[in-house]
Amino acid sequence: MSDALQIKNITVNYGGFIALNQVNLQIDAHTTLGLVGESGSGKSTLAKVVAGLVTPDEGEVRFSEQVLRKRRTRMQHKAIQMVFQNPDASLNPKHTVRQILSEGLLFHHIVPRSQLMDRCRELLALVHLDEDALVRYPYAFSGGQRQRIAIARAISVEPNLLIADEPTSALDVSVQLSVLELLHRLKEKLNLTMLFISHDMGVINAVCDTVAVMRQGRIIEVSPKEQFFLHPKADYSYQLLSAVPRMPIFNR
Ligand SMILES: Nc1ncnc2c1ncn2[C@@H]1O[C@H](COP(=O)(O)OP(=O)(O)OP(=O)(O)O)[C@@H](O)[C@H]1O
Repeated sequence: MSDALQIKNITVNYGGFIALNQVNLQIDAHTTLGLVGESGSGKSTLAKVVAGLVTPDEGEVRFSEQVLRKRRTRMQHKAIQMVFQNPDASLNPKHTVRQILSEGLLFHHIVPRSQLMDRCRELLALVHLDEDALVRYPYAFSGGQRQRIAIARAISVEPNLLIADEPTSALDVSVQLSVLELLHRLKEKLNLTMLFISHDMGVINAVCDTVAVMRQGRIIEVSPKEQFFLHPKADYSYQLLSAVPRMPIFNR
């Protein structure tokens, strides 16, 4: 089964406001698609449709050749995970890191209870955190560390598709690059398909294979990364590219 994502004719109407208008997009299996566009263009809404958090008014999403219906199967929930912009909002402050990481492992029967702690330690190692993190609460970590915990939780259930919605933009500039490198390495190691949303063209250039541009709820360009940065098709893409990249580019 292929881990490709197909988004077909998706429309989302928020009480009369058309946030997504007949959106079509494909992400090839095991590649990263970067979704760019100005604020309010509909990027997060599209991510939420793929994650099953927003139900479209029209259209369908297919992953691994299956249509994702309003009520997703347990396997479909497991297959698609999301990392949000702000780890403070996505981590339960009343749960220890052990509880945060265990929840999905138990729900999806990823490991038997007897191996739970070992798996939690392995997950922490994957995101470069020490095992003493297990007994601590989210407030005891820096923003970058909290985002690493959110990433560990997302990969804990062994997803096939990872959605990262501005995963570094709420972080201090000094830790953005390391979180970005971590996401990219995990994508390679775990052979994930990835939908990556960012305003930052340097970030997009560093992690993506393909770039899609959204404007006012529509996709106006989809190009291989190299072509997008050298010869974008849409005039609007030129405007976006005139923004100076903030992120240094790491070696892929
Ligand atoms: N729940 C909602 N109800 C009504 N309107 C919404 C809702 N969520 C988003 N919108 C509107 O839909 C449009 C698209 O929002 P969305 O968050 O998808 O854009 P975005 O491209 O991700 O923006 P940003 O880059 O600022 O995160 C915006 O005009 C927003 O105000």
